[in-house]
Amino acid sequence: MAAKMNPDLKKEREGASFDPEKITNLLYGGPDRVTSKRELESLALNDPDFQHEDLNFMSREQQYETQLKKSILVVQKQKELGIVDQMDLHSYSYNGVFQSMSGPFGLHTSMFLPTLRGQGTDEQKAKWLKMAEEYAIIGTYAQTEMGHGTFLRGLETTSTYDPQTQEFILNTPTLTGTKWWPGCLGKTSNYCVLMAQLYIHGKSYGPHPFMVQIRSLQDHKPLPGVTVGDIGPKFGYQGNDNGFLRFDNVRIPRDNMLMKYSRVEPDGTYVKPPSSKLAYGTMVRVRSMIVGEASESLSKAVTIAIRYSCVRRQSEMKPGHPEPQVLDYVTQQYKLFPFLAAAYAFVFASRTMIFVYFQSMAKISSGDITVLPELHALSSGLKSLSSWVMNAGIEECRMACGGHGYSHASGIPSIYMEHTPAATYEGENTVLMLQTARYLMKSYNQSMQGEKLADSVAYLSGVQPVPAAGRTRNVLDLGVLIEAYQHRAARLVHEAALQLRNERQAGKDQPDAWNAASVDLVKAAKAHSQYFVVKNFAGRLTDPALDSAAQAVLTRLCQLYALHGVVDNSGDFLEDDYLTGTDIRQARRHINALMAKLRPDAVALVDAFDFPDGILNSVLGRYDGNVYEHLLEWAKASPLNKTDVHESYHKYLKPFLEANRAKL
Ligand SMILES: CC/C=C\C/C=C\C/C=C\C/C=C\CCCCC(=O)SCCNC(=O)CCNC(=O)[C@H](O)C(C)(C)COP(=O)(O)OP(=O)(O)OC[C@H]1O[C@@H](n2cnc3c(N)ncnc32)[C@H](O)[C@@H]1OP(=O)(O)O
Ligand SMILES: Cc1cc2nc3c(=O)[nH]c(=O)nc-3n(C[C@H](O)[C@H](O)[C@H](O)COP(=O)(O)OP(=O)(O)OC[C@H]3O[C@@H](n4cnc5c(N)ncnc54)[C@H](O)[C@@H]3O)c2cc1C
Repeated sequence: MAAKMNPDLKKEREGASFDPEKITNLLYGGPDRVTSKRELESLALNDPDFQHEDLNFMSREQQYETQLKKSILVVQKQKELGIVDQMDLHSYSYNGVFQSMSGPFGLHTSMFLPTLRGQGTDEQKAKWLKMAEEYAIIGTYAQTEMGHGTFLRGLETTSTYDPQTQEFILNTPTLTGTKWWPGCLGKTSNYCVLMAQLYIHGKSYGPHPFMVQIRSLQDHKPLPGVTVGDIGPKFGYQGNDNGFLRFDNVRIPRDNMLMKYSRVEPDGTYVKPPSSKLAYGTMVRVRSMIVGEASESLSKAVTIAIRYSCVRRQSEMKPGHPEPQVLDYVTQQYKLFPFLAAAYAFVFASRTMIFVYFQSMAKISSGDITVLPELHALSSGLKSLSSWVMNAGIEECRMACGGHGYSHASGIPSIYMEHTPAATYEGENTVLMLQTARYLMKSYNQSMQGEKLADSVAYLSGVQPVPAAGRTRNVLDLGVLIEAYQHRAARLVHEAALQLRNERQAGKDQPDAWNAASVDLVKAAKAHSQYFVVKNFAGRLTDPALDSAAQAVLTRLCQLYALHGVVDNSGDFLEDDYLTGTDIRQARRHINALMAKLRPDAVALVDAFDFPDGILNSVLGRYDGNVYEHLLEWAKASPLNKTDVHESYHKYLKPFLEANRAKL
């Protein structure tokens, strides 16, 4: 018999002003896409082969083993089911089977295969790609070292060309040159794409990618000259064997250098790539994907927190009245609704980012590399902004669930532990924001020279003069809000550029001037990215997939997202002189009014994300809202509760208590 729905959640759903299915269809690209997503998720979630004890109850070794077993099964089943489309695979594997927890094949699919595809020549692809696609070999992306992650040009691992034998000799010359962090390296991979400094005839040519076998294909032991292992437990990512790797005079053939863009001829002649940054292509790809990872993780956390906030009743709002649902406290709404709005904003931003990525890659593949700087700047900025907001949002959701949020039963700690490193991996966020800032400074200078700018920064040359002080605007109008964000971004870019110039004029060299201005540079890059996200969100509101009710609720969310950003950064907007103090006060009032209007739709808005219970993996966020009975059931399954009296009682507590009693 189907379990009864919690009456509060039932009422919430009945009271919604729109049909969540309309928004689900928009989020996933239409009804057909939604149907196949649901079928694939359900197939994975109901497959007995993928059932296991809660990962939270397992040791790290058990987690690794469980995820490995599932990774192998996924590969087999994916083939049997004929799943090839990336979105389908995301539904079946990433969400359905793994509930977005990392596993030992993660780097093979997210970086090793894309690097082979993107950096290999046709011959190299013919040699390795099929083996890798068929999992005859398993690889990772080994770039970061103990001493250097950010500063790629500072990598110490060397690959020295020997023209006599036409081989590269790989070495780890120092302790800090030890490869450290690559996922799935410690125990799983037998190959890697190695980023190493290329040396030819004693000259350094910078980091290049090499295809390197590290373990025997017979017994999986490290090959001679290779030292490899797991780096130990981490904050999260327990199902992933992030590893270390060292080389001692390991020789690989010349054609193991991935040579799509740069080449080393047999005699040692180096052939330059069209751009040295093409070798960093896989990182740009993954950064673009991380915007999706961040939005999805935040969406999961707000789903849990909002559903639970409708089930949870606490305190007396009015004496003698029943305890209210905690979501009726406006302070609770103020914690959660802006992150609900942000989750939507970043889902839409991630869809655009993926589109821009593939559009740009098509141009790059046909030889037009002029789009690379804009792609790099956009993906760096959006990756950083989205993962920062995700981190803040997940933590806010945890706290909004009170004590139960701290329990693994809520599902929120796992989401946080697993996804918080997105602010660090694939380029540390501040460092990447500075890359965006670098592009903005260049663009700003180009605009000063009257040059035409790329689309995403064209506004830098077209910003209107500041309007007369004292006048107010309708800050609920999305057109006004977009303009305000644009104006703020353009001003911050302009001010950062001025600061750079002033630092230079005061006698600093360029790197010192850059460092001195870097707080403002990051601020400008963030403002630019926020402007992009607001504009992009507003642009989605007219999608024909939406009926008027769905459009109305998404418009409120978009207004809330933009207004909350204004209030949160009111200092910026006021300094800008574009919005006035009265505008900011109005913005606060509008936020309160919008939250009141959104309150009846909050559950339907998170339902529209369409995460089934098996994927949310949260007692607090259950669709049926039957939280308390399942909380007790979940706790009873904890390993400490396998027996009424734990064995440690006999070992330690009993003698201790008995000795104390004997002394009385
Ligand atoms: C719906 C979807 C949901 C879920 C999705 C599922 C999963 C999510 C996906 C994946 C997550 C899983 C696993 C991730 C595992 C993480 C793996 C890793 O971390 S791999 C290691 C990553 N390492 C880094 O990112 C290193 C960061 N450092 C750098 O990239 C660079 O060193 C630097 C900081 C950018 C600076 O480089 P460098 O010092 O060489 O360059 P300069 O600063 O001097 O700049 C020179 C010039 O080049 C431009 N430039 C730099 N990088 C790039 C680039 N990549 N592309 C294009 N251009 C680049 C730079 O802007 C300068 O330009 P100029 O101003 O001179 O014109
Ligand atoms: C879970 C996880 C998985 C990973 N997987 C992989 C993988 O598969 N393969 C791989 O190769 N690597 C991997 N990494 C490594 C990851 O890519 C690096 O940790 C990341 O790029 C950050 O580099 P770092 O550790 O050197 O940080 P650091 O650069 O040491 O950062 C420390 C601090 O210094 C600041 N800083 C550094 N440089 C600058 C600068 N120029 N300007 C201003 N501030 C600066 C940063 O902002 C930060 O606050 C992984 C890391 C994690 C946590």
